[in-house]
Amino acid sequence: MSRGLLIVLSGPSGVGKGTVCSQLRQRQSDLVYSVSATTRLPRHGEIDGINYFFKTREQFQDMIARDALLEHAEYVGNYYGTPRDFVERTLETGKDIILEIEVQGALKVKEKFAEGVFIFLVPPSLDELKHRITCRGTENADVIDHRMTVAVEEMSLISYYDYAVVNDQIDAACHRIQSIITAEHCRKDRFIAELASMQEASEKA
Ligand SMILES: Nc1nc2c(ncn2[C@@H]2O[C@H](COP(=O)(O)OP(=O)(O)O)[C@@H](O)[C@H]2O)c(=O)[nH]1
Ligand SMILES: Nc1ncnc2c1ncn2[C@@H]1O[C@H](COP(=O)(O)OP(=O)(O)O)[C@@H](O)[C@H]1O
Repeated sequence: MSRGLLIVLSGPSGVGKGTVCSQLRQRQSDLVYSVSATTRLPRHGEIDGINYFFKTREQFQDMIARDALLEHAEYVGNYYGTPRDFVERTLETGKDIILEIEVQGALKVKEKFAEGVFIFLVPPSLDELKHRITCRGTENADVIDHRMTVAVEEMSLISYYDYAVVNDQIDAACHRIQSIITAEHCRKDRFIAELASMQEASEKA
């Protein structure tokens, strides 16, 4: 059985990563979502273990010390990190997993998983980005300003990604990402790796 695809989705705050991810999961029930750990406080309606594993700074530092995180980064005053075991176990069972993470973390994942699929979700414009994050109503004006500054920095790192997907319409953006996933499953190098293990198995038999 071939390993699943590790898919990384990044993009500035408010571009629609969460919205697109939840749509993708509804369309593709076999796509596994990696739940991150964070020291950020839960937003209204967010559930521990579903949206994030909400941690104190001490608990987060302990996860780092135990090497329990595949990557971690500080973003606008809080820590965020990807629990390692869950990602590795999911890939071994042949399932695809999606990590919704910011750029510093994505670059660290790329060092460990060069074969990962790195997708950057792009806003139609910076004005629309600010409109979306403001309308979401989850951050105060100072945090929004800080996130907008970070957004411009993040977008300058787009060249490290394999794909740039504009989130103009949710349906269209999901469709583009599903097409990317389908195409990545058809890459010849994945087939060649599988062929090698099939040959090995037949030689042993
Ligand atoms: N490096 C890293 N970034 C993460 C992780 N989980 C979430 N993030 C990113 O942290 C940033 C802030 O997330 P959040 O506070 O939920 O804000 P939102 O993206 O605007 O909903 C976003 O860019 C997330 O993609 C993680 O495990 N590792
Ligand atoms: N294509 C889109 N068109 C209009 N609004 C969108 C679109 N995608 C997401 N949104 C809205 O933008 C806001 C931010 O989306 P969210 O998924 O929370 O972004 P992120 O996870 O990237 O911070 C939400 O209110 C969401 O409903």
